[in-house]
Amino acid sequence: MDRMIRTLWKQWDSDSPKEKKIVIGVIAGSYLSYRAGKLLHHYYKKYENNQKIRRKQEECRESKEKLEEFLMEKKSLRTISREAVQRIVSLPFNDLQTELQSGKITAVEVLHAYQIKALEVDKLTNCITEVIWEAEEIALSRDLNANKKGPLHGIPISLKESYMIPGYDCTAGLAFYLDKPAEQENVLVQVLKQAGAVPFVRTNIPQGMMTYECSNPIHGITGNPHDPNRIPGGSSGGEAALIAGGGSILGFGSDIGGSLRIPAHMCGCCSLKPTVGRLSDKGQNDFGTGQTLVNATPGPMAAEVDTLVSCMKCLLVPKMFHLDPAVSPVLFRNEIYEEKRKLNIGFYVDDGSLKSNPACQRAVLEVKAMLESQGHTLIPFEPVDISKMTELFIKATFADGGYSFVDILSTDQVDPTISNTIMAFKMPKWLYKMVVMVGRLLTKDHMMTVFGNSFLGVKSITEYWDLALEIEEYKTEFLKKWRDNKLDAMICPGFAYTAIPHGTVQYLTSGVTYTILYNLLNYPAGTLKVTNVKQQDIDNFKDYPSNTYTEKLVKENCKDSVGLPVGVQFVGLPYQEELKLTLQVMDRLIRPFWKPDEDRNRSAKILCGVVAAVYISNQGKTKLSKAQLEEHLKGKEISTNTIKRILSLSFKELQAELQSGKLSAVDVLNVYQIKALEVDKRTNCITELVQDSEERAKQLDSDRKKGPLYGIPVSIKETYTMPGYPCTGGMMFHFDEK
Ligand SMILES: CCCCCC/C=C\CCCCCCCC(=O)NCCO
Repeated sequence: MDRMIRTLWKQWDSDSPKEKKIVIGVIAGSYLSYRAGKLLHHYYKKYENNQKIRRKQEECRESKEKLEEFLMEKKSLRTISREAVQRIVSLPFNDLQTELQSGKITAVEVLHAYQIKALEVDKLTNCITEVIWEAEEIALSRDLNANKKGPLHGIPISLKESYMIPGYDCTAGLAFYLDKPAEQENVLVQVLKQAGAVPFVRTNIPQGMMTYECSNPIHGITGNPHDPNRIPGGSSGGEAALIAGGGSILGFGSDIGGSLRIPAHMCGCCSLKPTVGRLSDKGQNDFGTGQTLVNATPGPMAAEVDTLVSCMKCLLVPKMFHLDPAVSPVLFRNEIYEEKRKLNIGFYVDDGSLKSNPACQRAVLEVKAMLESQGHTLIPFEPVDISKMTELFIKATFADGGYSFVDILSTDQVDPTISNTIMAFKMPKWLYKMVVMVGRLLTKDHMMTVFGNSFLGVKSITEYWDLALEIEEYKTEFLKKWRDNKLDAMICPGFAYTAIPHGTVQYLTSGVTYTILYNLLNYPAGTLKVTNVKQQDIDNFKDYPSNTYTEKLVKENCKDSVGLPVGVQFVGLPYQEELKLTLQVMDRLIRPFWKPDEDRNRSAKILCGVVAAVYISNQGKTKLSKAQLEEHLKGKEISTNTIKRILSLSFKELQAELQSGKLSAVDVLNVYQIKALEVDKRTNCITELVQDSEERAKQLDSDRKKGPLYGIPVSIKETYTMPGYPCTGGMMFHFDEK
């Protein structure tokens, strides 16, 4: 080889003119310098990030120490005694609120009590990332302006690290975001502050916030307050650990795959994942927000459900709608929350993928029995194709095949809790596929293939669009099943299993099907701790399957779990957050606010319910053709004056005459049909007639109840779906789809 190179070089040396050698030399030199520069830059960035991480760790440690010192000084001044701390942090939310409102205790006292308790919980769990220094000043100003008390006056609140606060880094556990302090304040924080709240600490998250463990190279590992060797769940794991440990009364997290609910279930508190769009997500560092098929949503976490309710009342206010006009301006609907009717509630303990463990099953069955004893009807439910749902969720949230993760972590320390996944993302595709195949054979778990293949993401924009369509179809199918069962709400396991030891999550991803389902569907879901693992649950593992590696891991990791908290999920249809879950009596669960819409083309259906004439296309293949309708209308001998008069009425006048009974729905329908056919002759604007419009109009005339659009004829674009009519968008391809 060496001889061959030397011979080639000699030949080239003697044959090539000097200029050629110079050019090639320059090109090769430039290329090598470019590569060397890149390598140097890469290692410099790595070094720089390591330095930044170290500095941040130091800063955070010091901030906690300083706070401790400050509180000790305060204690020596006897501003707050140990007993007072204990009393304040034991007050239920409503009592704390009352005492703050009445002035029995001050905002500063409450803040100090919670700071002391939070630092205590942090020592056990490492749940706090940073102290919010402005808290003292805010609490003081609350006390000074005690004549202007908002509903959250003086209530200390904790925030997941991803909530932006001016001056604070918002890293999501990634070094990339270090030394880039936020400029804007998170919208929810602004609203909460206006209501009187005092943000006081920030809490830990997993690196990149896309797993349910809670560890990152900057802030370290957070433990579960019930057993620090176990995970608190994630990604809002710091919040749950702090709240369940008693160090915060109200906290805020976020959820794209279960991050509000999994930690509440594993630590034993409660949380609410609202419908996306109900609460503003402005000012969140949700790494990967370019992906919009499944969106993350912020939400509250607390020890008690009443706190969640009070919090939602404080957030669903004009201030939030003003700060973020993209949020649907739906205020808290107390009338729904107070409603007492009996509900139809679906339930399941096994979603058809990984069976939930005995404790999680018992939790659901106990809630079911409780609800039945209160007169609600519980209906067994089987969720629609969970393998498909998982494929859709993972493909959507990792549509880039993990590229953005690999990219952002290229010069970062990769946390061991996600290192296998990152390594897999980096593999050549052929090798990755082989690993998935071998993994499937070894684990005997078909979900291994589902997750594995879906992590490859999509290959093209067309595939991404198809994915979007498939998600919509899945949602439609799920809603149909929900409707067929006439459900108001659903209860199901909080997760597939209880808190597992640190480091096991990468081998146990399958549990997430219990939570990701409601992110894909965008249904609001709350989680509430209802019981603790008992010895009988461990004994019942004898009936739990052991066919797959995953099932064996569940057994293995849950065998010493007596005493751990177990939660249940409560699910409603979109925008039905006004649920009341009481910890003491699990009575009224989810209060539906309105008769929810059939599907996303609801406007068409609502209108058709009120209307008469709807025109859509099937290219002349209607039973009643335009010519036949013309004949039919001629037979009615409607006078030209009547036609003229009705057509000349403004919308309001027409509405008034229909409401007063001066005109009937049929009168108006027929006149508009005549006019529409006339316009169609000139413009060919009508694609199809709605066959039963006259019957509908007659029906409306005989009904005594008149809706606001009673009798108003409406025309509908061809693309709005209506049962029995093709909806082609002008393409033959869709012609047979009715
Ligand atoms: C590179 C990251 C590790 C990937 C492990 C993937 C395992 C399961 C996928 C879904 C897990 C979802 C967990 C919850 C994430 C969440 O809700 N985050 C909130 C963001 O605001």
